[in-house]
Amino acid sequence: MQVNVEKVELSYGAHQILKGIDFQVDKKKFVGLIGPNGSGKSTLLKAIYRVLKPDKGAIFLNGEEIEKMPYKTSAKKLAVVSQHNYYNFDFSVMQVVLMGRAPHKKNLERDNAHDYEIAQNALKTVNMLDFSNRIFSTLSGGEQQRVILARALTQQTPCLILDEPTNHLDITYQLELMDIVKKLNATVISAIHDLNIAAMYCDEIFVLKDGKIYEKGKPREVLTRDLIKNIYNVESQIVDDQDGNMHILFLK
Ligand SMILES: Nc1ncnc2c1ncn2[C@@H]1O[C@H](COP(=O)(O)OP(=O)(O)OP(=O)(O)O)[C@@H](O)[C@H]1O
Repeated sequence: MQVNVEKVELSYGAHQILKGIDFQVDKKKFVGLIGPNGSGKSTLLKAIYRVLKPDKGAIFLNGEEIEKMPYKTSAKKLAVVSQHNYYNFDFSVMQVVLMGRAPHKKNLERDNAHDYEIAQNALKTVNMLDFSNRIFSTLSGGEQQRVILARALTQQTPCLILDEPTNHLDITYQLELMDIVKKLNATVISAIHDLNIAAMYCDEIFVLKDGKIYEKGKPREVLTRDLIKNIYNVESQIVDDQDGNMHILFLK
């Protein structure tokens, strides 16, 4: 799934957040979206997953404009793992994960054995199968995050949008979640705060600043001392480990 964002502008009232965003994410590429707090990462992702409508510009999935697609069609192409997942009802973990099957079902069609099998496999993948009957709202933040990833996997889409997916996760599960997503071989666009995680997993990094894409490219090209100073006003040092992988050290 190729994703194209063209000249996207978006404001909240008089406050313009996105000031003309243009990029292309090629099929099966893992793109990390970085930028300071409040730079508009979530806003941009929400425009891609259709919670917000751009004031100007357009977003295309494989060349097809999302605004012209029924929601069910875009939900078969694109799944979302966002930061906040509240439910007003006491849904079980299995019920939450089965929601991922909704775009594949006709109105009022019941979940069948095939849907359950897909949901169980997804829960197994995120190590949450034992929690199937628990009430979602009683889970810890990290457990909920893994269930929401299972719901997205159950949706079986070629593209995943992740908004800081490793929030709430301890380091084991941060790496595990990123490994799971990487192995899907899907097109991924993920807002990421942790620059080392971004460097480890992303094919490309897009930097959002002042409502525009300030820089984009491979992690090593983008995540330089100068850029980190410009964007975050923090001194850093880039070091390579014995396997040649880059790591960013932050200096006081
Ligand atoms: N519904 C809203 N109404 C008004 N302003 C909003 C709304 N949602 C977000 N904003 C503002 O838009 C700006 C961009 O917010 P956004 O959540 O997209 O940033 P972000 O880069 O994802 O930030 P963070 O890294 O802190 O999660 C912020 O200044 C925020 O206060």
